Amino acid sequence: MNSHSVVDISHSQSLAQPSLGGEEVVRLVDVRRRFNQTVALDGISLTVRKGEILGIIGRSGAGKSTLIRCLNGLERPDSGEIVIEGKRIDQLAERQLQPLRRRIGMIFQHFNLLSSKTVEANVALPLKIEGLPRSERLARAHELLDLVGLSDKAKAYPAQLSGGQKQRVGIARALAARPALLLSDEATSALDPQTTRSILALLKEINRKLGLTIVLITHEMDVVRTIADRVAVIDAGRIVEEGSVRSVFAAPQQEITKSLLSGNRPHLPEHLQTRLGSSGNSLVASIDLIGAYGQQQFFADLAETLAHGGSLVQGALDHIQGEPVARFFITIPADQQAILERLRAKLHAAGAHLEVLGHV
Ligand SMILES: Nc1ncnc2c1ncn2[C@@H]1O[C@H](COP(=O)(O)OP(=O)(O)OP(=O)(O)O)[C@@H](O)[C@H]1O
Repeated sequence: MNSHSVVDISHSQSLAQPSLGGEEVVRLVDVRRRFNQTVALDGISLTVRKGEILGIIGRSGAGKSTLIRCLNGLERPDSGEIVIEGKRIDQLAERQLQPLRRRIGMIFQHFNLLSSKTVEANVALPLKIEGLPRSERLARAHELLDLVGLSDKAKAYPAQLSGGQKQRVGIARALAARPALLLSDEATSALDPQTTRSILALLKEINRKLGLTIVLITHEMDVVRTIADRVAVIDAGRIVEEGSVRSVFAAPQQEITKSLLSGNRPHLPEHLQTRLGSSGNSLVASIDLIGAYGQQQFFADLAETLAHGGSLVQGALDHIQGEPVARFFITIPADQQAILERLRAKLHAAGAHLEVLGHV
């Protein structure tokens, strides 16, 4: 959790889940791809609906780039189906792929701008390839530069821009041909945290304004947390966990997800972690909370439990997609286990989770 806060949560409203009933923009069915002995994609099935932002996260070598290359037709799977806007693309010849690629915009970690061309020419390039007249290309380029906040840089060259500005040009260029899908390949990995935030805010704004569907691959959980509606965790070419950002961040199931999230969630302090065992005078427990659970009620129940000689040792309350998500660690004398069980039952009834981690 990054912005730890124990602040006013009483007025927070649950945000509606993104509509899952919209039309499918992307459907992958059991997609497999290997390179000699290396299995890069080991049966990926995935659906992305219109207007959704899906974050695909995984460690280096997990298969993210291969997946994104399959999505834009640069890589052909060995088997499985790739359907974009209802059309299967995995069997198409290069020539047939061309018009479909225009339905997919792409932004990259290193921006991939042409250094010899001005900003407006870079943005207009996909339209030149499409054969649009010059005046129309420039009008569209200026419209897009306005959208990304770079109207004053139309005549500049990429070398005259900051990293964040270059990525804004990259985004404008990716949108030029009015794509149905925007693929983002580590688009903020080369940017500092503040610039990353501004680029993610821009992508979110474009998603809202244009209803654009976005698939982004990243190794940074913070990126997913900031912008995505849904997250898929990829490991060794498989999707090992998938769900709303809120539910995966609040209660990750797989070890790989927990490890990817380790910098974003409070952990048990080292001095307790190292002493944790099966016997000792105190019990150590974690509490995971998502949603309101009458916040005051939770703190009242917690205080009542801790009054029996327990203590709150670590924790934070955060908001993900506007909803409170909290994780706390407590200790309580081992002979007060019945009190702890009472709290566990109350939490359980409220959809929260208490786990006894061991003794110290
Ligand atoms: N063209 C290729 N030839 C041989 N092996 C490949 C090729 N492309 C990918 N691989 C292998 O497939 C696996 C998945 O690679 P991929 O690049 O998709 O992972 P990734 O999650 O994008 O990693 P990173 O975050 O480091 O870019 C890796 O073991 C990689 O070495």
